[in-house]
Amino acid sequence: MRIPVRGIFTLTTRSYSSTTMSTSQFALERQLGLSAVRRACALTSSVFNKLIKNETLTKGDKSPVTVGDYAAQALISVMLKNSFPQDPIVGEEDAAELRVEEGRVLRERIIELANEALVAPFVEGDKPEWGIGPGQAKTSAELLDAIDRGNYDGGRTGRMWTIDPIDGTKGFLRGEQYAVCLSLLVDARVQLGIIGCPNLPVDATKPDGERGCIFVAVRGQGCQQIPLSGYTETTLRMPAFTPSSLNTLESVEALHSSHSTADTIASILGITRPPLRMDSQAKYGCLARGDGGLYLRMPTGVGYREKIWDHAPGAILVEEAGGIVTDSRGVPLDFGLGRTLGENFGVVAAGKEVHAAVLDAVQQATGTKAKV
Ligand SMILES: Nc1ncnc2c1ncn2[C@@H]1O[C@H](COP(=O)(O)O)[C@@H](OP(=O)(O)O)[C@H]1O
Ligand SMILES: [Mg+2]
Ligand SMILES: [Mg+2]
Ligand SMILES: [Mg+2]
Repeated sequence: MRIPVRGIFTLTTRSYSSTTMSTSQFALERQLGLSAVRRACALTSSVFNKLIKNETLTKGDKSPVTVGDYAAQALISVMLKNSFPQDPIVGEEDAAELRVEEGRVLRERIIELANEALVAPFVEGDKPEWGIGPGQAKTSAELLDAIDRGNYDGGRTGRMWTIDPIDGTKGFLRGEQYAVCLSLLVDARVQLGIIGCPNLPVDATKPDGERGCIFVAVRGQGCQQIPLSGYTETTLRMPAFTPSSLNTLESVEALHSSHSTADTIASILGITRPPLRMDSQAKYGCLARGDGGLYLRMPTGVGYREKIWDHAPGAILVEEAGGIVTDSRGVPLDFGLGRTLGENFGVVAAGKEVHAAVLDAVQQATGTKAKV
């Protein structure tokens, strides 16, 4: 296996003694990805504590974007480029608004934040023996270019990364759940997914206990949860649920996922517990570790096309924990169509014991069930 040795944030041969060297597939990508997501989690948490009103923009689609989203995308992109310079990136954000004169104040703040995160010593939970140390500060032009490396169009073939630097920006702004999300696709198949959730309780049964966890999955190697404060890995397996014992995980935002359709589906399935509403792909991590048992994202009827960075990392977590992920019609998610999921509408993710029953209820609720 070739180990990149290209300066800062690269994985050095020094770290791979016979005792620490991992020969698993995508081991280097997993280590670099975990480090990048941890650094971005530290960055976004500190931004939240200091965020002021004029540090948020409204994008063309009316969704919010903060200095934290831009700075975290710049940081992760720089780290990826140093170790995997040939890999293209499909990232949510682009730097167009920051390159114009009106974007100057925001731009300067983003550069400052990204550089602080780049040069910070090891962040909490980093494994020093991996050799992924602090990097050097970058110029403004380099960081804007790093953000714009996320402009890749995606597609059916080759390696590519997806970055959603803050997923659930609305939750982030409310001080609730959000996630830093990274995935690696090879020939349109997700091979690695990493989701950092700085505000998520490490144990769902202890909502007031320690917060901050990171979920990671490599195809064929299972799904693990790691606390952001350390590096003890716990392998996750979804427990078997019966339909009526499910608890639906869904978006907080009714504009993103139809709450009323989800209510109808829940009553068809005999679910009595109220839905667990949570922003971001933290929902996929929760599902993988057995909280709830069902993630429903029912289309709101406006023809919204889901973005690949909003689902690729989450989908592999659930699959590696033993679950099934499809769109709301039961069609597998296709990550090879470009930046969006194209004709995949909505998401149904659940354990293999209940997924078929849930799809049946979805079809009844939406009137799409074939008459026999
Ligand atoms: N009309 C819509 N329908 C479905 N998803 C939408 C949407 N508008 C925005 N989104 C996506 O919903 C994501 C948040 O997911 P959730 O609702 O599960 O918290 C947003 O990610 P960002 O916050 O990264 O922009 C955004 O990409
Ligand atoms: Mg957004
Ligand atoms: Mg998102
Ligand atoms: Mg986002």
